[in-house]
Amino acid sequence: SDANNGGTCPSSAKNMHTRYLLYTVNYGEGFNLRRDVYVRMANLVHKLRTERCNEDWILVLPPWHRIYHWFNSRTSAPVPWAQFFDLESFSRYVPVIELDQYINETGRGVDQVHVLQHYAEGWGDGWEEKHHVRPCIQQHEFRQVGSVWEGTISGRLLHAAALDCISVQGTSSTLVPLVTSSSGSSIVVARAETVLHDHFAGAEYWTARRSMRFARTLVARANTFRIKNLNSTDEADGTLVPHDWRKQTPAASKKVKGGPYLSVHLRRRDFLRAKGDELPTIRHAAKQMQKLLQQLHLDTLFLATDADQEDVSELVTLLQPKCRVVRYSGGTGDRLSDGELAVVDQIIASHARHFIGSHESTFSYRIQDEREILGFAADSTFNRLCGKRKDCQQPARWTIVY
Ligand SMILES: C[C@@H]1O[C@H](OP(=O)(O)OP(=O)(O)OC[C@H]2O[C@@H](n3cnc4c(=O)[nH]c(N)nc43)[C@H](O)[C@@H]2O)[C@@H](O)[C@H](O)[C@@H]1O
Repeated sequence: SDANNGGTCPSSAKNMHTRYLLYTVNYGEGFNLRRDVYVRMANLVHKLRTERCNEDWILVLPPWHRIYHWFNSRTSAPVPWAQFFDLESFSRYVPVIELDQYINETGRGVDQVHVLQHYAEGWGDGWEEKHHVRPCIQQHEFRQVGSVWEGTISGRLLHAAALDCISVQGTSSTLVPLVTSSSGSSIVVARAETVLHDHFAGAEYWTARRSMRFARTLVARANTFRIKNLNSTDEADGTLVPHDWRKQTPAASKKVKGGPYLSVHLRRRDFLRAKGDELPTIRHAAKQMQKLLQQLHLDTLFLATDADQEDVSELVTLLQPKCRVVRYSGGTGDRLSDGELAVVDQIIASHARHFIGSHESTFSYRIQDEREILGFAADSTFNRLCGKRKDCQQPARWTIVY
């Protein structure tokens, strides 16, 4: 792989010891928070590669399995990351392999599992980074069978030689001494979402985030749809990016205009319960969209949503005839999975002239990241639909740094 190692290791380090970092995320977390946990783990592996030159750390990706929101894919077999992402691109930051490849190459054994948890007694006075071996305080995937631990992660059975529970308060870097404390080749960090980012929206965050390109087949689908339905191409919109993300520079993204449409991410379903008054009624959502379309002199709206058909029909009726509402439904012929549909929606939404999302939705956040990477002006990106409060607070502007 041509993953960099921070430039601090001699290029021909001898006797490299291959080490694998596997990780898991809490069952209930959705697609786009899981993507965020990937960035934390990629930053950790990058740090390990920079600090420990004679160790060739490889990040092992847990397949997508029984994702809570993927109603149509609930009974499907675990899905590899390559269905959604371009792993060649990932590997330009840190080497990655799928869990199934790990199993094929090394078997189902791992040396050590660290189950992350919070401190039973809470945070205490003030924040300090720390971690300690503690009694396990929550359920985890592994159980002791004779002298080994057996557990199923993302639908795949693994055997671990040792397991402990670690109370941790800190960032992905806090885990460096932990994962290097044993000499085993493969370490599992379970419940990896327990640690925070080292520097959220710092340069290292953005480097890992930029490496997270979508699978080319899905990008191609989104592009074909943009041409046919939205009069939008990368050439015309100024959104062409170099094939290798490492070649992208802030200066290269000055001419970004975006396609001639407004894109909206309207999150519904379980979010209505979770965020209540922060989400608009359909009528209020339509009003906000109409106002924006008028301000932007646009008559086309791309709608990304998990709303039911009834809500969508109501919205479309309210917006017509002045506005054309366009949705992606997977094209003809082969049926896309819930995850693939989500990705294509995100790609199309991120290429619009203007974007407005839903309050604190990680699905909206990832579209905002994507637009930062493409080089859009912050005003066109960090926007949300208001709920009950008409002058609601707009999203924080986590702008890109190189
Ligand atoms: C209430 C919380 O909400 C959090 O969701 P939130 O941040 O919006 O972000 P996600 O977890 O990505 O969204 C949940 C899922 O809903 C579907 N979905 C949402 N919006 C769209 C859309 O516009 N188009 C398509 N195709 N699919 C959509 C999609 O399957 C996605 O994986 C969850 O992660 C938490 O677990 C929790 O449930």
